[in-house]
Amino acid sequence: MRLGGRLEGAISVLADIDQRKRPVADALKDWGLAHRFAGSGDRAAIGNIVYDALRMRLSHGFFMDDDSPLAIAYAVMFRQWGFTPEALAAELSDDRFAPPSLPDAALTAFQSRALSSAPVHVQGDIPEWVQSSFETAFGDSWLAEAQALASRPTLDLRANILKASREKAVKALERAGAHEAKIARYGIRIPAGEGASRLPNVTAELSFQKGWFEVQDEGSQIVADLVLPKDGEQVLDYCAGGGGKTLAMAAAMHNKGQIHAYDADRKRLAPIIERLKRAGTRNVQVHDDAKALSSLRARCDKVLVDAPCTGTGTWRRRPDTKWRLTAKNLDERTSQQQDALKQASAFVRPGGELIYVTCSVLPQENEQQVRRFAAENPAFSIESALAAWGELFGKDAPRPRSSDGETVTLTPASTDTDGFFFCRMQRKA
Ligand SMILES: C[S@@+](CC[C@H](N)C(=O)[O-])C[C@H]1O[C@@H](n2cnc3c(N)ncnc32)[C@H](O)[C@@H]1O
Repeated sequence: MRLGGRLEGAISVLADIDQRKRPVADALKDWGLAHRFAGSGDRAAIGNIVYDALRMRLSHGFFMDDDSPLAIAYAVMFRQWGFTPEALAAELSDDRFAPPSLPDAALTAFQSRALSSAPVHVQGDIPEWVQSSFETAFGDSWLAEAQALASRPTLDLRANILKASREKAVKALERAGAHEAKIARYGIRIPAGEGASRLPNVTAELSFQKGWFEVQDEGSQIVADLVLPKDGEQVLDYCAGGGGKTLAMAAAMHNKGQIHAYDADRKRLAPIIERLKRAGTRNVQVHDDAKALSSLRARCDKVLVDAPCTGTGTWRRRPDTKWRLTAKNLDERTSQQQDALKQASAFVRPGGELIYVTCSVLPQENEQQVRRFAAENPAFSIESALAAWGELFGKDAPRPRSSDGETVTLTPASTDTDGFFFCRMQRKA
């Protein structure tokens, strides 16, 4: 397929997402099934256009004075893929599968508008109602932070030191352009690429089957590192989900001690068994029933609450969720977070630590949540997580944000990772 057919494909996927309120991955998969002649390069290019469009859909709509799938797909070509209107018209002119031309009104708008004249939330490509939360979280830098959340993410991996050194894993992935990540100790990064370029399918590699690495955003690796799980400790991963952080912590503990991985949702926990096996992990017990945790009450050295959240920190990877987020979702999440923190705190031994993590950057889910918890539970006090940063990652590593000098917020703009919040609380001895 040439660019015209790919652009047309992306427009129909964007329309499907809008009309049927579908997750992006499902809409792309259906398009692929209905167009079996399209090769993997075509499908990847269409996916890139769709994701690029969704990341910046508000500002694209502003530029074109039109937020239809056709207008925002053209905006991707002009604003993200580096085509001038003339060069694109020439490219599409003899392509019979190309979409209809951009309406004159949209082209005129694009040629006469400047981003600086758009409302600021449009400049940041975030929903208007979220702007005040960004301002609280990031002060004067909020716009740069919002804009960085609209960029393409890299593909990040974690070398599984139970099976292979980082050097060995990087070598195995040389063809894919892998290199060592800047912050996470075992992190490996594959650059995002531009335009139609396709990310490698790393899970098809033999080295993946052998358990040499896991796919995990560097931010997620960093927060698992910041937990500082030590060999021989008893750790409870109270919201273990698919086990991303469980696996990272198990490796950091060199398979010594014990991690108890629990999640209230059995289905989310299910993939963990296969992943633990492939990774060669031997110090994890998986629990899908809260009753099985009763013997751990007040016994754990560390309890991690990787809380359910709005996922605003992952907007680069899941841009459709940015436009679906509502104030009601945020309320629901904050109340689930309070429940999870309260339940999990019962398992921390005197002198032990309760660690709270989200993949959101909104203060309602982060600083406000832990401040409230610490105020209502005086046995727990917030400790500085920032102090551990330099020790763990070296003084030259990029620094995260911190609104209070104690908690830590990772962001695409500060640490070049997904957005994550991290807070360590200690229970009085
Ligand atoms: C952010 S996800 C966890 C991701 C996982 N830790 C990882 O690194 O891959 C949050 C998880 O919390 C679980 N959860 C929500 N409320 C909970 C509760 N009260 N107790 C235990 N798990 C809960 C959800 O089912 C969900 O799987």
